[in-house]
Amino acid sequence: MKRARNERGGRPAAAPEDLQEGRVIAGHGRHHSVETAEGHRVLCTSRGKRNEAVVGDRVRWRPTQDGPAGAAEGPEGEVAQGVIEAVAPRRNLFFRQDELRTKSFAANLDHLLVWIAVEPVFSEMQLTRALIAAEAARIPVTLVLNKTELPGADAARARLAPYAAMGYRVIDGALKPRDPARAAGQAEALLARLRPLLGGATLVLGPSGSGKSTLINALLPEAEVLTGEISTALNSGRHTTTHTRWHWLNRVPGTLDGAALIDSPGFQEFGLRHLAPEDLAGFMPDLRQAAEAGCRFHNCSHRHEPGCAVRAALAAGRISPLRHELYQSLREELEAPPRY
Ligand SMILES: Nc1nc2c(ncn2[C@@H]2O[C@H](COP(=O)(O)OP(=O)(O)OP(=O)(O)O)[C@@H](O)[C@H]2O)c(=O)[nH]1
Ligand SMILES: [Zn+2]
Repeated sequence: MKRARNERGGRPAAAPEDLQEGRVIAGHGRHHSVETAEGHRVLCTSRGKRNEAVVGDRVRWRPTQDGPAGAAEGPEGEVAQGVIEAVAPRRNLFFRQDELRTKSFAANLDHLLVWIAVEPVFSEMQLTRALIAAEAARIPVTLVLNKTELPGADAARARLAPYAAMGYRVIDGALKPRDPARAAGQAEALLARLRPLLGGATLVLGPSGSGKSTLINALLPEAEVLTGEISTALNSGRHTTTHTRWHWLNRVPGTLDGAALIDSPGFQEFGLRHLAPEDLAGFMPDLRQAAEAGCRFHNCSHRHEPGCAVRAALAAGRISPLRHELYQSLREELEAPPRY
């Protein structure tokens, strides 16, 4: 009896030898696209909340069904289905958190490329939030200002000067200048400065309209772009950046490693609720450096206390007034009791 039930009643637990390795390259609600070292894609479900995978995760998965997922291929050209049984420990996890939800962007990142432009004018609050989240996750950052052929370029550069002064690498250029006669040279110059920085897994984050898709199209080997776009077109009709998506630039053959760009929406609404208010200044390099001189009180909030090294740096012009204002309003946000 017992034996008969085992044979008919569901699938036996996976034997370790059934498990295969993969990299999560996209998420679609409760499903994840997992790519194998051979480049095959599998549409996987997760086994329980504990195994919640995000883009960039290395996972162990078990095949459940061969052949196409449904009538056509899956959204990323998947040719089989499976279940994620385990998520490997992460080197880092880049995420945002507001009062209602936590949203993970991606895991196991080597680099964050913050991609902003002269137009649309970028919000320094959004920029500061993204930089703080990267510091908290210990992910190195490069700031890129695109569309510098436009008239507002000098003003935008001036707004970025404090970020360069506090140690961020800042690059500017124009990936697709309006004047086509000058386009090619300018795009190549910017790409040439970027390429040496893109050896690992790079998350590209920036406001809508800053040119992130233009960058990804300029860098991706054609075969990869076409594969993604054809299968997307077959299934939903158009390509939109509504989900985080891993694109290989240069994969080490037969492995899950190499250079990749990760495309992501969500520069807006960047909640930092996961951070403790007293840690905030430590994630802002200009404030952190100033505080190293030593405030009178060890738990100084750098707002009103006497003998504050941060406010001394502000008075001396070593911290920009806007950055100190951003710090104060973020600190208040983190100190406010949850409303829900
Ligand atoms: N003037 C100018 N326009 C550019 C430049 N680079 C890109 N663009 C244009 O900016 C517009 C927006 O570019 P996208 O690449 O779609 O921007 P995105 O950041 O992907 O936007 P979302 O998909 O909404 O997040 C397009 O019309 C591009 O052609 C540039 O260097 N100069
Ligand atoms: Zn202080």
